[in-house]
Amino acid sequence: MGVAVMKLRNPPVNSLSLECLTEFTISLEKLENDKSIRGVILTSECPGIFSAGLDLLEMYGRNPAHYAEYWKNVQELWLRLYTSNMILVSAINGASPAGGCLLALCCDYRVMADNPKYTIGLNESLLGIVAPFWFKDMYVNTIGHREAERALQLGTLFSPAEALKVGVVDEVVPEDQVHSKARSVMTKWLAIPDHSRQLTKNMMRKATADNLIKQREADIQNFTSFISKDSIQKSLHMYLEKLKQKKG
Ligand SMILES: CC/C=C\C/C=C\C/C=C\CC/C=C/CC(=O)SCCNC(=O)CCNC(=O)[C@H](O)C(C)(C)COP(=O)(O)OP(=O)(O)OC[C@H]1O[C@@H](n2cnc3c(N)ncnc32)[C@H](O)[C@@H]1OP(=O)(O)O
Repeated sequence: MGVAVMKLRNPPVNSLSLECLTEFTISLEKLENDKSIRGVILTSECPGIFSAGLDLLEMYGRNPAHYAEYWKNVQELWLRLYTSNMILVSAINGASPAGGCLLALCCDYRVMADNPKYTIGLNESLLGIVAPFWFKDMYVNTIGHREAERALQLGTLFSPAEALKVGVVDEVVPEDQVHSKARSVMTKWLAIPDHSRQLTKNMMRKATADNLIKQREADIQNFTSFISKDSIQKSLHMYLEKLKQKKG
């Protein structure tokens, strides 16, 4: 039926390393250019984890040129996903913090597994960093200004039930039904003529995408100088240590 399934596989936690981002972007571009493909189901092959988000090791202890290169690729993937002409449905089968949530938010419909261990949200503030304006814009577009304002400041990671209530996801289903539900949702969306759906999607998303497109270079500079600060590097160091200690 012209649907591809993209399974994220970058063990152990599907963090979006530079290599992973690049591969993701290239795969998406290939699908976009393949006229037989109308929809993509985005999911994960890592048990219990959709994606741990951006790779902290790409943002810690590197040089400014690396940060700039990394951020350019993060922007590129986001623009491709957010403005895709294809129908994107995410089958969120695990934890989905920060950049993981960002991937899901780019989709047209989000189905999440009903497992309270899995959480989703833009938790950047918990790391001592700030969600960039285009992450924020997409959050506002999805859950509204008030909910986004609160969730961004608190760095809230929502359980599936909370995520459904606030609108971060569209549907929560038993874990063993995530993929079948994503397929049935896709079937419904495929019934809509592509040209009218694509024009409508473009109308809804263009202003948000253009907001980044018109200031991509400045955004890269902002990120690079922000992430290079000693205080920010210290926060990331502490967060990475906390992740290590969690293991005991
Ligand atoms: C005014 C504003 C001005 C300027 C602003 C300009 C720009 C904005 C600046 C910055 C924005 C940058 C945006 C960043 C967005 C992000 O995505 S940041 C990443 C956020 N991710 C997280 O917080 C997730 C952290 N991880 C976890 O919570 C858990 O690992 C997870 C629940 C995913 C899985 O748990 P579990 O199965 O128990 O696994 P472990 O915790 O044991 O982890 C296994 C190993 O993986 C390493 N790891 C985990 N997450 C990441 C990651 N995101 N990147 C790299 N590595 C990760 C973890 O350390 C373990 O490693 P080890 O085995 O110990 O070596």
